[in-house]
Amino acid sequence: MADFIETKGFRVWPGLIDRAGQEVLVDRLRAALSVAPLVQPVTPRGKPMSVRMSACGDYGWVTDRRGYRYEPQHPSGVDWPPIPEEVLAIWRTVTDCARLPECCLINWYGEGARMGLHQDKDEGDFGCPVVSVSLGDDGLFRMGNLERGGKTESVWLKSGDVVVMGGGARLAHHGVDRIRFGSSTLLRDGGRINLTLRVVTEGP
Ligand SMILES: O=C(O)CCC(=O)C(=O)O
Ligand SMILES: [Fe+2]
Repeated sequence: MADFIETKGFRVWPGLIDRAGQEVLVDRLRAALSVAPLVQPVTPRGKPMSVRMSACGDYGWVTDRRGYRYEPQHPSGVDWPPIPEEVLAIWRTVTDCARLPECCLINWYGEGARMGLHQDKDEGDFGCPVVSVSLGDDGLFRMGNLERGGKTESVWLKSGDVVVMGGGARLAHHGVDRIRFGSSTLLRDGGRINLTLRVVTEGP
């Protein structure tokens, strides 16, 4: 089986999901997005983000003028669709966490989209990792530190790569500087999808 490469506590599993597996995931995500469409979120200060977002699971992460938070419904008022079984299988492969993710955030990066360095810290249980799945175009992923600033390292994430942010890297800063738009044939209209799997509620 594939194995991981660890950099600054981030575990990258290159090519964990093969092309057939990626195509199944895209089908599942298209079905989910037909229920809970992508939206362009705005930051609490009113700045539109360049990625478009939706989610599956009991909670979705949202941002708008009222702040960053997890919500049990899509902004339209519909429940988020369930997390596909194939996505839960990835979690089971790369983590030994006893809990299952309650949110699968779906980010779509079009040409020019990026995500600034940030920490994922709106969750209730930092004992569980965040698992990220890349599909479609290559994305330049930057791995930073617990504190703002300092030296960072970057890696091009390709379609089918999985990253685990756990242990000492659970609260490390990270972001996506750019994508190579058109570098993959997986998505009909190009772009990059990133899924992040998160345990949202407090531990038992
Ligand atoms: O797109 C990525 O690879 C990372 C996404 C991310 O950090 C997030 O959604 O919090
Ligand atoms: Fe993140």
